[in-house]
Amino acid sequence: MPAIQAFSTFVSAPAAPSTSLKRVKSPYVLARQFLADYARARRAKARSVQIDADLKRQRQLACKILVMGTEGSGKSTVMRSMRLQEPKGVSVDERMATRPAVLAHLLNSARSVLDALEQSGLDLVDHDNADNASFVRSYKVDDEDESNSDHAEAVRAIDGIWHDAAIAMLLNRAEQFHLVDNAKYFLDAVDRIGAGDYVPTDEDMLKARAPVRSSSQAQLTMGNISLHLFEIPMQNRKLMHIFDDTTSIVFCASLANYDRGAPGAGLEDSLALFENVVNSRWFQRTSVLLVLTKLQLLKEKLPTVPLEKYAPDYEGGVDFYKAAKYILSRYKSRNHALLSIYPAIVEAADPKETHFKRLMFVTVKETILRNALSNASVLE
Ligand SMILES: Nc1nc2c(ncn2[C@@H]2O[C@H](COP(=O)(O)OP(=O)(O)OP(=O)(O)O)[C@@H](O)[C@H]2O)c(=O)[nH]1
Ligand SMILES: [Mg+2]
Repeated sequence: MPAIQAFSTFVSAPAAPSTSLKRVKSPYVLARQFLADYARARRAKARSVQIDADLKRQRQLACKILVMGTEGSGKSTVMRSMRLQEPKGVSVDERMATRPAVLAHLLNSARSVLDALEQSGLDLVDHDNADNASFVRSYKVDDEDESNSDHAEAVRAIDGIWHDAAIAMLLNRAEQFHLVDNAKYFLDAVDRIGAGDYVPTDEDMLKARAPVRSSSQAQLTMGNISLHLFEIPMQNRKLMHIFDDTTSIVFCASLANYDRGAPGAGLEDSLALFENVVNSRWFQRTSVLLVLTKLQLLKEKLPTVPLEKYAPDYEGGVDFYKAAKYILSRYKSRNHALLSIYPAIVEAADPKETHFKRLMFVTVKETILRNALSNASVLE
């Protein structure tokens, strides 16, 4: 109630019958006294609201999660997937902001096709495609530009290349070259992406490579647990000790990088980083959710790129389940500090994949419980 209204209620209330001959206070004194009481009551109310909010916040348990892994292992994808599963989802503005990343991915996919054609000694059949190829090679996508109209020519050129007769021949030789991840998905969607009113879908957002910037963050809640996720880019991993109060680590590792020799991107580099992280003295009380990503890409790759060629002790052939279990065992064998490892084999770019979000909350709850019991020396 505003002060003026409260005061008029106060002065118009029937006065209590006087039993003494006390001097009647002047209206001026009454008003001053009332305003002082009113201000005191407002301060008390504000403090009570503040205390309620503090209590509510304290009941909400906040945990810090580090998302780590080598370049391209799926860190941003996993975080984005969790954001998409939040009840309020992502805004249209946020979707539109990923348009440049989708276009850049489409362009990189087309360039990797051109490289693969060159490597395989194949030429584009359609004469127009020679010009299209040089246009695609020199075209640049502005990171900040979310409009689609300026890219119409680039999209047309990519469309021409992708529908050239040489492409079918190229795809029959998949074992001889490496296209960027999800290249076929974006090239097949070239018309849809090129439309003026194009809005990225959940799947587009998960399959496009997010630009490598400074650490990205996400916040998730489930019940009374609130998780704050930080993506640690490879180049910043020396800073990981700053996060020594971390509850859990989400370590992302690609299942489909066993044939990659490029520094920082292959299986051996990922295993080395994992070993470094799980045996680090900074994370002795931390649990690890080991998210093995790109299950679909592993399935597609196994028949043409045998795992045995890169891992002579593997005996599971083209059975992708055996291959995933074998790769998981390679990671587990590096856990000398015997941290609790919770594995998840996932297709992180599938919008229906909800497995690892639930697993992450289970991991965090168990870790909090275990650490509390260990603090109380029950588990010593
Ligand atoms: N099909 C498929 N693609 C995936 C999966 N996980 C990641 N990708 C794709 O792999 C590419 C790289 O994934 P990112 O999430 O950007 O990798 P990152 O670990 O954040 O990489 P940096 O930030 O460069 O260190 C993107 O195009 C993703 O869409 C998956 O499980 N399946
Ligand atoms: Mg990233």
